[in-house]
Amino acid sequence: MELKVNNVYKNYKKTLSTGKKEKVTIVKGVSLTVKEKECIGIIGESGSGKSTLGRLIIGFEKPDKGTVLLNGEDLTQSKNRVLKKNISVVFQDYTSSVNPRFKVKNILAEPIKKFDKVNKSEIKKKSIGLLEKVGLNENFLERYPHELSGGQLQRVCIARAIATNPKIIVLDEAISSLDVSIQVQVLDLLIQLKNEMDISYIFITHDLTAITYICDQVIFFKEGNIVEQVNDMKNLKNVKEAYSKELLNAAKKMNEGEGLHDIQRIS
Ligand SMILES: Nc1ncnc2c1ncn2[C@@H]1O[C@H](COP(=O)(O)OP(=O)(O)OP(=O)(O)O)[C@@H](O)[C@H]1O
Repeated sequence: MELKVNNVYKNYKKTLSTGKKEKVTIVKGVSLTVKEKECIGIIGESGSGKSTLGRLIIGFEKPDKGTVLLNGEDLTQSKNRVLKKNISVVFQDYTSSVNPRFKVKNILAEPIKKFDKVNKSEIKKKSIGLLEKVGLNENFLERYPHELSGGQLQRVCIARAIATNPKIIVLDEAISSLDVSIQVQVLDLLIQLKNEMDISYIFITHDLTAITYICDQVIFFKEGNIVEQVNDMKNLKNVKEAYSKELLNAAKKMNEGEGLHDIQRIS
């Protein structure tokens, strides 16, 4: 499995104060490769285009230029269902990414039914298996999202994301809304699933500490571009670009101030 993002561009229309519309380029010729079982972190300031890049990768939006290839096949063009089931996403806002009127069993049934012909009892069995994989159990099937803690609901979202046995998951600020102690648990779960299911992650975040915990590589992203890429986390301290250094220093300060060093694996 290999995901290749080739020279991808994305434009949006921005409305000016005069009422006129202007084209702005948010992603400006990004290329990256994600190999099997790899976790690539994407870190950058707010508004730099990280989530837009994530949406292009999962196919929620089409690039204006460039390609996203999974094993050589273009994900942005493909109607190939098998290809689509190989890529999945977990968002930061777990409350709005599930339908509040759906019970957990309905949330999990959706992706299961989408790609495979399965009967009710098979769906239930698969749903229980998924809940167990993310550290929950059968008792959660009949619960509504508001009856779950943030950490539990994000686990359900992760269960939904792995339901189709994807090869790639885009994690867009997936742990940012959780308490720090819960963040560590969810990161550990993600590491475990990655190893068990041979999944690759694209981990979009503001949080360098979380990146050092889970990622093998990190991309520093600014104004729609890759400013620097570190391919071996051991070299993180030796970044060359001022922007990367600034983000590293900000993370260091936050760790000192807020005790987040608890989740630091590489310091
Ligand atoms: N659908 C859209 N239409 C117009 N502009 C958009 C759209 N989506 C995003 N943008 C703009 O693109 C820019 C990048 O947004 P994006 O959410 O990708 O950044 P980000 O790096 O993920 O930010 P954050 O870290 O704050 O989530 C922002 O200026 C945003 O306003």
